[in-house]
Amino acid sequence: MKQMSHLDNIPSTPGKFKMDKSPFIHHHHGRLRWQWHSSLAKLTFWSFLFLGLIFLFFFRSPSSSSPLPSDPSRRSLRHTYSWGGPAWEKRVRSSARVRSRNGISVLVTGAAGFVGTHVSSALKRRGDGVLGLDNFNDYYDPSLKRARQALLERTGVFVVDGDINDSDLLKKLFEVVPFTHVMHLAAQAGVRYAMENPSSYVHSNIAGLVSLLEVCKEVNPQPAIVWASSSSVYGLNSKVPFSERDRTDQPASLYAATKKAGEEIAHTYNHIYGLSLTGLRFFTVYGPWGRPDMAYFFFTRDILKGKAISIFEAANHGTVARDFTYIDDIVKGCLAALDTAEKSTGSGGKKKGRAQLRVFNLGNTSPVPVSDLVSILERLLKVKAKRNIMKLPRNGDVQFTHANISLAQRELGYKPTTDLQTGLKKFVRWYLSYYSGGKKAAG
Ligand SMILES: O=C(O)[C@H]1O[C@H](OP(=O)(O)OP(=O)(O)OC[C@H]2O[C@@H](n3ccc(=O)[nH]c3=O)[C@H](O)[C@@H]2O)[C@H](O)[C@@H](O)[C@H]1O
Repeated sequence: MKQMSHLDNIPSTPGKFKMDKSPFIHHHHGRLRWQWHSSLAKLTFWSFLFLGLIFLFFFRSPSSSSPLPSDPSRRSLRHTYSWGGPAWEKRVRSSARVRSRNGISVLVTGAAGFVGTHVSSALKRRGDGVLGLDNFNDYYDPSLKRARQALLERTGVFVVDGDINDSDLLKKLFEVVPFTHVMHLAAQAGVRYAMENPSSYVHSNIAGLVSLLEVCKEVNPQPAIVWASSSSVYGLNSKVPFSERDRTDQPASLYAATKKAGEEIAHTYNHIYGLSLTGLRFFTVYGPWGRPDMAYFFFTRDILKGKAISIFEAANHGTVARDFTYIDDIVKGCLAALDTAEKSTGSGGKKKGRAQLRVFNLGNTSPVPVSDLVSILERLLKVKAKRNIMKLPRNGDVQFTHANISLAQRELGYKPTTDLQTGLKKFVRWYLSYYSGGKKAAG
């Protein structure tokens, strides 16, 4: 059993307890001997007693469940992960077992996240082997992540409690299962939150990505990797629709900058180690089981509560719009990216030949003004919104996004079919059912 813990809400891996290393104990006893004991026999006696107590402490601590502190106010300060052991390995193996002919085995990071949950269950349903990994951090309500986890458990997907920065854990997972693919969706999301907690973006989107790629390049066989980039990499570009060939060197938020950095890091690992890498630039994904930090989600909550919502507007009453993309369309794009991913070419940290490196826009190709989004929600919820029109704050938001998807269409057969009205209807149905106490029944 190994444990890792971290402080505050940055998903981290600083403290590890290892039973086999005990420099502190030796040092401590050296001091004891010097201060209090002259006889060797006494020292040996006390040493054994001390070591005995330490061993007793470790062996008695629970090995299967992560002991979350019972006081909820402490929950955000401390999160203990626990993994390892034969029973745990058996669950990992069974979850990742491929059940269809030509199926793939996929490690999905961020599996208890919005997109992660949908992709994991879609893969499982078609007979692929799927293992989830998630650190269940409290960037937004972890109980929603736990509910998604419960949903996945019911479809046979095990979500391991752990962090992508824990390379011992990643190595262990690859030891237990030789994954053919990694769907890397673990990230610190959210454009505006980057000003509040910049280091969490560096930690998850940069350090976490590198930690994952370091393990992927080393294992044999190397997996093919598909991962989530973002429409925000287009930054301040004004030429629309955004095409993959357009410049992406003027990000408007640290979030966008870390996703852009991820694309460059992907290039490096592809170039040096022959890893097959596909980045997907998601355009404002929405739908059932979505993220509560996103506007469509908290607008719904606030409209129902009768609370005023802020609707951003650009200079000179300019429209702010997004190319909102429905989750089912995104899932199809993710699966197609996995299915068309070529094998990595390296092994044991050495490149053997050129490997595939791709980037695709996954959008809806029809931007909708945020004020129209609100009107649709008003109709669906049958409640009038209290609209507070505000100037677009300078905290990372761009005025509009619009995807050119012809590359994904050609290479992945990607073709979004859900308009905002239809997709929001499904979201609202889920929202009402989930938050009306029928949390377990919500599908
Ligand atoms: O495509 C992406 O890669 C990103 O998509 C998403 O970012 P955004 O497109 O900014 O979504 P979201 O916050 O829902 O704001 C939607 C609209 O509401 C406007 N907005 C927002 C808040 C508010 O109070 N008022 C308002 O008008 C706001 O100006 C915007 O026009 C993901 O969150 C992000 O993680 C990333 O994946």
